[in-house]
Amino acid sequence: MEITLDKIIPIPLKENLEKRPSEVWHSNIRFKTGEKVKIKAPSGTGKTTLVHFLYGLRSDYTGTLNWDGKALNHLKPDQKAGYRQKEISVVFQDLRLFSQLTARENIELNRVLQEPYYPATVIDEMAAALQVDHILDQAAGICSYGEQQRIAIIRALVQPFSLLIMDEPFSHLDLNNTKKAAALIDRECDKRGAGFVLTDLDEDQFFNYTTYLTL
Ligand SMILES: Nc1ncnc2c1ncn2[C@@H]1O[C@H](COP(=O)(O)OP(=O)(O)OP(=O)(O)O)[C@@H](O)[C@H]1O
Repeated sequence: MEITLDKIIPIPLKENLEKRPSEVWHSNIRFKTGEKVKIKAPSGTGKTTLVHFLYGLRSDYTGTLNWDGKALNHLKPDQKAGYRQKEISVVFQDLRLFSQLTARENIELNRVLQEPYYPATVIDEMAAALQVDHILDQAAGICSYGEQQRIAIIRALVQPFSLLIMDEPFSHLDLNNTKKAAALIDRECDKRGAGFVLTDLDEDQFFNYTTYLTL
């Protein structure tokens, strides 16, 4: 999958953005399968806004955003759903787990969206790798934020995708767990030949990024 941005500017941030340079806003850039992109930016500069644009949750921008050459604003709901089931997966900054479903049930929802990409045993394997296997049958809402963050990462990884979008996915993880989560994400992307776009506040050494952008 390829997402192209042609001079995208968020309407609510337009005035601020006119005063400072950006490697993303106002630009022509593409995010595609196989490429690992890091977007670094301080708090409040629009990382979550960008992620919501890329996943098609918001359209309050000027410019054009395409999924595989098709203007996102013109895609029908079933076409967007098809992409979200097979091509594009996401870890939201606010996670968006169902709080009353267990951690495992949250992950299962994504695993069985289509013909399952993985058998259910992979949930246990990934959860063990990220040290959340002991809370899989606990309601997501009573898991710590760091546990929920790892559940949201696993949920994103058990579905098919060729592009993974992640908004500050390690913000509540210690270094050891961040390294484990990054290694799992890297392995899953490499296995599928997929790419990712990761936003964060700071620089990091967790991946061999193909592209590094400031927002
Ligand atoms: N739906 C919206 N409508 C109007 N303004 C918005 C909307 N969502 C966010 N904003 C504003 O846009 C700016 C950027 O917000 P955003 O959440 O994208 O930043 P961020 O870089 O992800 O921040 P953080 O690192 O703190 O999560 C903020 O000033 C915010 O108030």
